[in-house]
Amino acid sequence: ACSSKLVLSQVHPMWQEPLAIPGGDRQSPIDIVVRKSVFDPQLKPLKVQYDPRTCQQIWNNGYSFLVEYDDTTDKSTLKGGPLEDQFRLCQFHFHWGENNTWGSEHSIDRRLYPAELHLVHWNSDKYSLFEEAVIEENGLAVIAVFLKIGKRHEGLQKLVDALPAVRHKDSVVEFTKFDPACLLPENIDDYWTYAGSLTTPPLTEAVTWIVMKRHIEVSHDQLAVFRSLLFTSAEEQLQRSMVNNFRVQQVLKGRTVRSSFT
Ligand SMILES: COc1ccc2c(ccc[n+]2C(=O)c2ccc(S(N)(=O)=O)cc2)c1
Ligand SMILES: [Zn+2]
Repeated sequence: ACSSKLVLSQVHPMWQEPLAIPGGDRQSPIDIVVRKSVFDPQLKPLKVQYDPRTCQQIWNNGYSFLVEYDDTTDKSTLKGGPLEDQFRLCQFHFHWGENNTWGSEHSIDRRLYPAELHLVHWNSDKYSLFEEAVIEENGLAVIAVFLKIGKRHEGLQKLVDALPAVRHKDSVVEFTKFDPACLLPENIDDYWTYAGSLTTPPLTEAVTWIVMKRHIEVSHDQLAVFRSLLFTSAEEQLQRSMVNNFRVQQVLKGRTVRSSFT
Protein backbone atom coordinates (compact mmCIF):
# COMPACT_ATOMS: atom_id res chain seq x y z
CA ALA A 1 0.00 0.00 0.00
CA CYS A 2 1.03 3.59 -0.47
CA SER A 3 2.18 4.42 3.00
CA SER A 4 4.77 1.68 3.17
CA LYS A 5 7.41 2.28 5.79
CA LEU A 6 9.12 5.09 3.93
CA VAL A 7 11.80 6.41 6.19
CA LEU A 8 11.95 10.17 5.96
CA SER A 9 15.24 11.70 7.01
CA GLN A 10 13.65 15.03 7.83
CA VAL A 11 10.27 14.15 9.31
CA HIS A 12 9.37 17.01 11.62
CA PRO A 13 6.28 16.96 13.85
CA MET A 14 4.00 18.50 11.30
CA TRP A 15 2.51 21.25 13.41
CA GLN A 16 5.79 22.66 14.67
CA GLU A 17 5.63 24.96 11.67
CA PRO A 18 7.25 26.43 9.76
CA LEU A 19 8.94 23.67 7.82
CA ALA A 20 10.13 26.01 5.10
CA ILE A 21 9.71 24.25 1.76
CA PRO A 22 12.25 25.54 -0.75
CA GLY A 23 10.22 27.46 -3.36
CA GLY A 24 6.93 26.36 -1.80
CA ASP A 25 4.44 28.16 -4.03
CA ARG A 26 1.62 25.61 -4.03
CA GLN A 27 1.26 24.54 -0.44
CA SER A 28 -1.84 23.11 1.26
CA PRO A 29 -4.24 23.46 3.01
CA ILE A 30 -5.90 26.78 2.07
CA ASP A 31 -9.04 28.77 2.77
CA ILE A 32 -11.33 28.60 -0.26
CA VAL A 33 -12.83 32.05 -0.90
CA VAL A 34 -16.01 31.11 -2.76
CA ARG A 35 -16.49 34.45 -4.52
CA LYS A 36 -12.92 34.25 -5.87
CA SER A 37 -13.29 30.70 -7.23
CA VAL A 38 -13.74 30.44 -11.00
CA PHE A 39 -16.43 28.21 -12.53
CA ASP A 40 -14.83 25.94 -15.16
CA PRO A 41 -17.46 24.41 -17.48
CA GLN A 42 -14.81 22.05 -18.85
CA LEU A 43 -14.50 20.24 -15.52
CA LYS A 44 -15.99 16.77 -15.95
CA PRO A 45 -17.95 14.73 -13.42
CA LEU A 46 -15.73 12.66 -11.15
CA LYS A 47 -15.63 8.91 -11.87
CA VAL A 48 -15.07 6.98 -8.65
CA GLN A 49 -14.88 3.18 -8.72
CA TYR A 50 -13.85 1.60 -5.42
CA ASP A 51 -13.65 -2.14 -4.77
CA PRO A 52 -14.14 -2.94 -1.05
CA ARG A 53 -12.14 -6.15 -1.56
CA THR A 54 -8.96 -4.05 -1.90
CA CYS A 55 -9.26 -2.84 1.70
CA GLN A 56 -6.41 -4.28 3.79
CA GLN A 57 -5.62 -2.66 7.14
CA ILE A 58 -5.74 0.32 9.45
CA TRP A 59 -2.42 1.84 10.56
CA ASN A 60 -1.72 4.53 13.16
CA ASN A 61 1.25 6.34 11.59
CA GLY A 62 1.60 8.93 14.35
CA TYR A 63 -0.13 11.66 12.30
CA SER A 64 -3.55 10.07 11.74
CA PHE A 65 -4.95 6.59 11.17
CA LEU A 66 -4.73 5.37 7.59
CA VAL A 67 -7.13 2.83 6.05
CA GLU A 68 -4.90 1.26 3.43
CA TYR A 69 -5.90 -0.33 0.15
CA ASP A 70 -4.13 -2.77 -2.14
CA ASP A 71 -2.90 -0.47 -4.90
CA THR A 72 -0.99 -3.08 -6.92
CA THR A 73 -3.75 -3.18 -9.57
CA ASP A 74 -6.31 -0.73 -10.95
CA LYS A 75 -9.22 -2.01 -8.86
CA SER A 76 -10.10 1.13 -6.88
CA THR A 77 -9.77 4.10 -9.18
CA LEU A 78 -10.56 7.79 -9.63
CA LYS A 79 -10.68 9.66 -12.94
CA GLY A 80 -12.51 12.54 -14.61
CA GLY A 81 -13.07 15.87 -12.89
CA PRO A 82 -9.88 17.94 -13.35
CA LEU A 83 -7.80 14.80 -13.90
CA GLU A 84 -6.21 13.84 -17.22
CA ASP A 85 -5.12 10.42 -16.05
CA GLN A 86 -6.42 7.49 -14.00
CA PHE A 87 -5.51 7.45 -10.32
CA ARG A 88 -5.42 4.53 -7.88
CA LEU A 89 -6.78 4.72 -4.32
CA CYS A 90 -4.05 3.88 -1.84
CA GLN A 91 -5.38 5.09 1.53
CA PHE A 92 -7.78 7.35 3.29
CA HIS A 93 -7.36 9.15 6.61
CA PHE A 94 -8.80 12.07 8.57
CA HIS A 95 -7.78 15.27 10.34
CA TRP A 96 -9.73 16.49 13.36
CA GLY A 97 -9.72 18.88 16.33
CA GLU A 98 -9.81 18.57 20.11
CA ASN A 99 -13.39 19.89 20.01
CA ASN A 100 -16.13 20.36 17.39
CA THR A 101 -15.18 23.99 16.69
CA TRP A 102 -12.23 23.24 14.44
CA GLY A 103 -10.28 20.31 12.99
CA SER A 104 -10.52 20.52 9.21
CA GLU A 105 -7.48 21.52 7.13
CA HIS A 106 -9.35 23.41 4.41
CA SER A 107 -12.04 25.98 5.13
CA ILE A 108 -14.78 27.54 2.99
CA ASP A 109 -14.92 31.33 3.42
CA ARG A 110 -13.05 30.78 6.68
CA ARG A 111 -15.60 28.25 7.93
CA LEU A 112 -13.82 25.31 9.55
CA TYR A 113 -15.39 21.90 10.14
CA PRO A 114 -14.73 19.52 13.05
CA ALA A 115 -12.96 17.05 10.77
CA GLU A 116 -11.90 16.38 7.17
CA LEU A 117 -11.58 13.10 5.24
CA HIS A 118 -8.78 12.67 2.67
CA LEU A 119 -8.99 9.91 0.04
CA VAL A 120 -5.47 9.63 -1.39
CA HIS A 121 -4.88 8.43 -4.97
CA TRP A 122 -1.76 8.28 -7.17
CA ASN A 123 -1.37 8.57 -10.96
CA SER A 124 -1.11 4.97 -12.18
CA ASP A 125 -1.09 5.99 -15.85
CA LYS A 126 2.24 7.79 -15.43
CA TYR A 127 3.91 6.06 -12.47
CA SER A 128 4.22 2.49 -11.19
CA LEU A 129 4.53 3.19 -7.48
CA PHE A 130 3.08 5.67 -5.00
CA GLU A 131 6.62 6.50 -3.91
CA GLU A 132 7.42 7.67 -7.43
CA ALA A 133 4.21 9.67 -7.81
CA VAL A 134 4.53 11.46 -4.46
CA ILE A 135 7.36 13.67 -5.79
CA GLU A 136 5.76 14.54 -9.17
CA GLU A 137 3.54 17.56 -9.72
CA ASN A 138 0.77 15.50 -11.33
CA GLY A 139 1.41 12.51 -9.11
CA LEU A 140 -1.42 12.58 -6.57
CA ALA A 141 -5.11 13.39 -6.35
CA VAL A 142 -6.78 13.79 -2.96
CA ILE A 143 -10.55 14.04 -2.47
CA ALA A 144 -11.39 16.08 0.65
CA VAL A 145 -14.78 15.71 2.37
CA PHE A 146 -15.81 17.81 5.38
CA LEU A 147 -17.37 16.10 8.40
CA LYS A 148 -20.12 17.81 10.38
CA ILE A 149 -21.57 16.72 13.74
CA GLY A 150 -25.06 15.34 13.30
CA LYS A 151 -26.64 11.95 12.89
CA ARG A 152 -24.58 8.80 13.31
CA HIS A 153 -22.86 7.63 10.12
CA GLU A 154 -23.76 3.93 9.85
CA GLY A 155 -21.03 3.15 7.31
CA LEU A 156 -18.33 4.79 9.48
CA GLN A 157 -19.22 2.73 12.56
CA LYS A 158 -17.32 -0.37 11.35
CA LEU A 159 -14.20 1.80 11.17
CA VAL A 160 -14.89 3.48 14.54
CA ASP A 161 -15.20 0.03 16.18
CA ALA A 162 -11.75 -0.94 14.89
CA LEU A 163 -9.94 2.18 16.16
CA PRO A 164 -9.21 1.01 19.74
CA ALA A 165 -7.01 -1.67 18.16
CA VAL A 166 -4.74 1.03 16.67
CA ARG A 167 -4.67 3.37 19.68
CA HIS A 168 -0.88 3.74 19.65
CA LYS A 169 1.50 4.98 16.96
CA ASP A 170 2.81 2.17 14.69
CA SER A 171 -0.04 -0.21 15.56
CA VAL A 172 -1.75 -2.01 12.68
CA VAL A 173 -4.93 -4.06 12.54
CA GLU A 174 -6.42 -6.08 9.69
CA PHE A 175 -9.43 -4.30 8.21
CA THR A 176 -11.22 -5.64 5.15
CA LYS A 177 -14.24 -5.22 2.91
CA PHE A 178 -14.76 -1.53 3.62
CA ASP A 179 -16.23 0.52 0.78
CA PRO A 180 -14.88 4.08 1.07
CA ALA A 181 -17.61 5.26 -1.33
CA CYS A 182 -19.95 5.17 1.69
CA LEU A 183 -17.98 8.14 3.07
CA LEU A 184 -18.67 10.32 0.02
CA PRO A 185 -21.61 12.76 -0.02
CA GLU A 186 -24.50 11.79 -2.32
CA ASN A 187 -23.58 14.57 -4.72
CA ILE A 188 -19.90 14.45 -5.74
CA ASP A 189 -20.42 16.63 -8.82
CA ASP A 190 -20.05 19.90 -6.89
CA TYR A 191 -16.43 20.48 -5.86
CA TRP A 192 -13.57 22.97 -5.88
CA THR A 193 -10.17 21.99 -7.29
CA TYR A 194 -6.69 23.55 -7.05
CA ALA A 195 -3.01 22.61 -7.32
CA GLY A 196 -1.49 21.97 -3.87
CA SER A 197 0.66 19.77 -1.69
CA LEU A 198 0.68 17.06 0.94
CA THR A 199 -0.28 18.62 4.27
CA THR A 200 2.16 16.48 6.25
CA PRO A 201 5.84 15.87 5.59
CA PRO A 202 7.22 15.50 2.96
CA LEU A 203 4.80 18.37 1.97
CA THR A 204 5.60 17.67 -1.69
CA GLU A 205 3.73 19.80 -4.27
CA ALA A 206 2.25 16.77 -5.99
CA VAL A 207 -1.48 17.03 -5.19
CA THR A 208 -4.47 17.93 -7.33
CA TRP A 209 -6.97 18.73 -4.57
CA ILE A 210 -10.67 18.01 -5.10
CA VAL A 211 -12.63 19.54 -2.20
CA MET A 212 -16.27 18.45 -1.99
CA LYS A 213 -18.89 21.16 -1.55
CA ARG A 214 -21.24 18.75 0.32
CA HIS A 215 -20.25 17.46 3.74
CA ILE A 216 -21.10 14.18 5.47
CA GLU A 217 -22.51 13.85 8.99
CA VAL A 218 -21.03 11.81 11.83
CA SER A 219 -22.18 11.67 15.46
CA HIS A 220 -20.43 13.39 18.34
CA ASP A 221 -19.68 9.96 19.85
CA GLN A 222 -18.10 8.69 16.62
CA LEU A 223 -15.75 11.66 16.45
CA ALA A 224 -14.94 11.24 20.15
CA VAL A 225 -13.43 7.83 19.31
CA PHE A 226 -11.05 9.52 16.82
CA ARG A 227 -9.85 11.67 19.75
CA SER A 228 -9.15 8.56 21.84
CA LEU A 229 -6.25 7.70 19.54
CA LEU A 230 -2.70 8.61 20.53
CA PHE A 231 0.19 10.26 18.68
CA THR A 232 2.57 8.25 20.85
CA SER A 233 3.70 4.65 20.77
CA ALA A 234 2.95 2.20 23.59
CA GLU A 235 6.54 2.47 24.91
CA GLU A 236 6.53 6.24 25.48
CA GLN A 237 5.90 7.36 29.06
CA LEU A 238 4.04 10.53 28.10
CA GLN A 239 0.92 9.64 26.07
CA ARG A 240 -0.42 12.43 23.85
CA SER A 241 -3.98 12.42 22.45
CA MET A 242 -4.21 12.46 18.67
CA VAL A 243 -6.13 15.73 18.19
CA ASN A 244 -5.55 18.91 16.18
CA ASN A 245 -3.61 16.90 13.56
CA PHE A 246 -4.16 19.56 10.90
CA ARG A 247 -1.63 21.85 9.25
CA VAL A 248 -1.88 25.64 9.43
CA GLN A 249 -3.35 27.17 6.28
CA GLN A 250 -0.97 28.31 3.55
CA VAL A 251 -0.89 31.34 1.25
CA LEU A 252 -2.57 31.03 -2.14
CA LYS A 253 0.37 32.69 -4.01
CA GLY A 254 -1.73 33.60 -7.01
CA ARG A 255 -3.29 30.19 -7.52
CA THR A 256 -6.82 29.94 -8.92
CA VAL A 257 -9.39 27.71 -7.26
CA ARG A 258 -11.81 26.37 -9.88
CA SER A 259 -15.37 25.23 -9.17
CA SER A 260 -17.33 22.56 -11.02
CA PHE A 261 -20.59 24.39 -10.28
CA THR A 262 -21.99 27.91 -10.52
C1 LIG B 1 8.28 9.88 1.02
O1 LIG B 1 7.87 9.57 2.34
C2 LIG B 1 6.56 9.77 2.65
C3 LIG B 1 5.61 9.99 1.65
C4 LIG B 1 4.29 10.17 1.99
C5 LIG B 1 3.89 10.15 3.34
C6 LIG B 1 4.85 9.96 4.34
C7 LIG B 1 4.46 9.98 5.71
C8 LIG B 1 3.14 10.21 6.02
C9 LIG B 1 2.21 10.38 5.00
N1 LIG B 1 2.60 10.31 3.71
C10 LIG B 1 1.62 10.42 2.74
O2 LIG B 1 1.62 9.62 1.83
C11 LIG B 1 0.61 11.48 2.78
C12 LIG B 1 0.81 12.64 3.51
C13 LIG B 1 -0.21 13.62 3.53
C14 LIG B 1 -1.37 13.43 2.81
S1 LIG B 1 -2.63 14.63 2.82
N2 LIG B 1 -2.95 15.04 4.32
O3 LIG B 1 -3.79 14.02 2.20
O4 LIG B 1 -2.08 15.78 2.15
C15 LIG B 1 -1.55 12.27 2.06
C16 LIG B 1 -0.55 11.29 2.06
C17 LIG B 1 6.17 9.76 3.98
ZN1 LIG C 1 -4.69 14.45 5.01
